[in-house]
Amino acid sequence: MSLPDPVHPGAEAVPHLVVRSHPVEGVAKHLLDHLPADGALAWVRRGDGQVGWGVAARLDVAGSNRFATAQEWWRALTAAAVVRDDVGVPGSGLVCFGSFGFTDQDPAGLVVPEVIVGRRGRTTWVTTISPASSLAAPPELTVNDPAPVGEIAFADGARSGTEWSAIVADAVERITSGEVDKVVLARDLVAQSDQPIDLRWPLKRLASAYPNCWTFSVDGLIGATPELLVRREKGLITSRVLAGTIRRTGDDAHDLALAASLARSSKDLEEHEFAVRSVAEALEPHCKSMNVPETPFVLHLPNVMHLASDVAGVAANGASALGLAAALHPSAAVCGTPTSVARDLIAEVEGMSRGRFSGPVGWMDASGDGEWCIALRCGQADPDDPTRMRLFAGAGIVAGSDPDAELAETNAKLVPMRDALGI
Ligand SMILES: C=C(O[C@H]1C=CC=C(C(=O)O)[C@@H]1O)C(=O)O
Repeated sequence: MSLPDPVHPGAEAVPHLVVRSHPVEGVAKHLLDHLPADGALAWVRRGDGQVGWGVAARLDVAGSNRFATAQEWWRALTAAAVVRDDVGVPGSGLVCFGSFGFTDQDPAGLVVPEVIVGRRGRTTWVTTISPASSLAAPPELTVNDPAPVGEIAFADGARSGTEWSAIVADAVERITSGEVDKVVLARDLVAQSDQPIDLRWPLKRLASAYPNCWTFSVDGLIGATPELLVRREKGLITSRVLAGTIRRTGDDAHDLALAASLARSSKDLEEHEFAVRSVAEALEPHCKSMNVPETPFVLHLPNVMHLASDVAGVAANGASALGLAAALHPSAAVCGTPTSVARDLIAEVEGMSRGRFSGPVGWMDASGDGEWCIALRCGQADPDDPTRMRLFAGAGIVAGSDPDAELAETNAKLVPMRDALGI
C-alpha cells in the first residue's frame, strides 16, 4: 500500500537562500575531520567530495511521487536562491544531499546544509548557505576528533542466519518454478553500543579502508558503497552496475584465482546480466548514445570482489541526476527481475523494513548534475536510541543460488560496517 502523495510545494513554500562558495586554504587532508558531532553530511571518495553540517533547508517526503516532489522542491529552491560561486567545480555552489528509502513508504528527503567544505583535486572551498534575512559569516574550520564507539555487541535483526537461509531456499524454488527470474534478499544485524555512537568514528574508518567506494552520511545513514547508480556531469551520464560477488580470502594468489572463477561463473554472470539490462533499459530513453559493455570486469574491494560494468551515455534531455536515479530505482542489483514481482516477493518474505538501505543516496547541484549511489554496505543510526544501529546486507538470488553461500556472502558484505564500528 502506498502513502498518499504530498502536495507539490510551490515556489512560495521554499526559503530564499543566499549562497556563497569561495576557495579556501587550510582544508584538512581528510574532509571528514571537519565534521561536527551532530548532523554530519558527507560524500567522499579518494579524498575528494563534500562534507556539510547545519540545515539551511530540508524536505522530508514519502509516497509514490516522492522523487517528483523532491525534484520540484529543488527546482523551486534553486530558482529562488541567489548564488555567488567563485569556485565553479562540481560540488561548489548550491548543493543538497539526499537519500531515498527502498520503498515509497520508507523515509526520504533532501537536506541543504548551512556549511559545506569541499575538495576536487587541488581545489578546496567553503560554501555558506543562509536565509537572505540573516547572512552567514564564513566558518572557522576546526579539526575534530570523534569519540571511539565503545563496546559493541552484534545481534540478529529481523531474522537469524538460519531463518534467512531458509527464505533463500524458498526463493530459489519460486525462481525454479518460473514465478520470478531474480530476487535480491536482504537481512539486518543490530549493533548495540554501551554508549552513544559518534557516527564520525565509523565514517572515518570506512573512508580510509574503502577509498574507492563512496563514503556517505545523510540523516544517520552511513556507509561506503561501491555502486554508483548514476552520475550526471556536464551532459555525460555514467553508472557502475554491480552484481555477482565472491569473498576475498586475503591471499593474493588465491584471490586472483577466485576472480577468474567469478568472471566465468554462469550463475554470477546471469545475476549480473539482469542488473545491467535493468540499468541500460532505464537509461536508454534519456541518452542519445550509450555504451553498455558486453562483458563485466572484476572489481576488487578489500572484503569482496564483484562483477562490474560501467555504463555510459550522452544525455538526450534535461533529466537531472535525481530524475535519472528515480528512473533507475530499484535496479535489479537491489530488487530483481521482473521488478514488480521481485518487489512483492521482497515485501512478502524479508520480514523487515529496509528503510533507506538499498535506496538512492547522494547529492545534486543547482544545474541538476550530481551523483546518486545505491546505499549498500551501510548502517542506519536509530533516531530514538543513539547507542543502536541497524546494519544491512543483501544478495542476488537466481536459480543457481546456494542458500548457505548467499548467507556467507551477506556476512562478507557486513564486514565493512562491522569493522568500522570496531575499536
Ligand atoms: C545487495 C547488496 O549488493 C548488491 C550489489 C552488488 C552485488 C550484489 C550481489 O552479488 O548479490 C548485490 O546485487 C548488498 O551489498 O547488500
